Amino acid sequence: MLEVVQLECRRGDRLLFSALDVEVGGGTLLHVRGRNGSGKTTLLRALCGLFTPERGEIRWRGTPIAELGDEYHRDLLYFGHLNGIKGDLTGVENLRVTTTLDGERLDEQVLWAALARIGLQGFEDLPTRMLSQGQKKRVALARLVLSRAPLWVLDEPFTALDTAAVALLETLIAEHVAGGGIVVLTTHQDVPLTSGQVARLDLGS
Ligand SMILES: Nc1ncnc2c1ncn2[C@@H]1O[C@H](COP(=O)(O)OP(=O)(O)OP(=O)(O)O)[C@@H](O)[C@H]1O
Repeated sequence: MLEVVQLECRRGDRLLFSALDVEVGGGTLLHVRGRNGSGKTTLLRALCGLFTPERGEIRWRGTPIAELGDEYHRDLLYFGHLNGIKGDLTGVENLRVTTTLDGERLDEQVLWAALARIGLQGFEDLPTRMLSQGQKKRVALARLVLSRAPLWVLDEPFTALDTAAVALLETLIAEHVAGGGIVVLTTHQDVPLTSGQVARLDLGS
């Protein structure tokens, strides 16, 4: 269970939101909505412990995330605006780095299979700077194929993806939610998010 309790976030002297209460249980997708600048990314960063709110608390399984530290980060997969991939490394090497940082040692063939699942057959061992924007995004999304983290926080994950990749990502999200995981995401795209239980949070309305 992820809980947001009386959260208040500001940027400079601008109040983005206050007294925000949200509870997200296992098997739920929370779609955070709102106009540009309403604070969606700020909220997602706060959920990951990357932004300190003015007031309130975020709890994971009943404990404030500030007290959990690494224990929380092992349970969390954050997919931010930047792909976080290194252009000089191949897709396989990038995936090796991110999974190792997540504390997993996976066989080479598992990494290749993840890249194949995400539609990158034939591009696995090219430096990722040679890939298109959508292909780079797919390399980053291959982490989701391998992730064991119960909580996924995804900021605009559908941007730059073609129709096939959007469908694939929807499937990965649906599988994660069906397995009892939690997904918190933002998207401005008109993507049918029908996996499991879907909750919606509107900011700035
Ligand atoms: N580093 C920063 N310093 C100061 N203000 C910032 C900073 N980052 C964001 N802001 C401001 O905070 C507000 C909320 O930004 P945020 O990125 O959370 O919005 P958003 O809802 O995700 O927007 P979008 O839909 O455009 O991605 C914006 O007005 C933005 O200008």
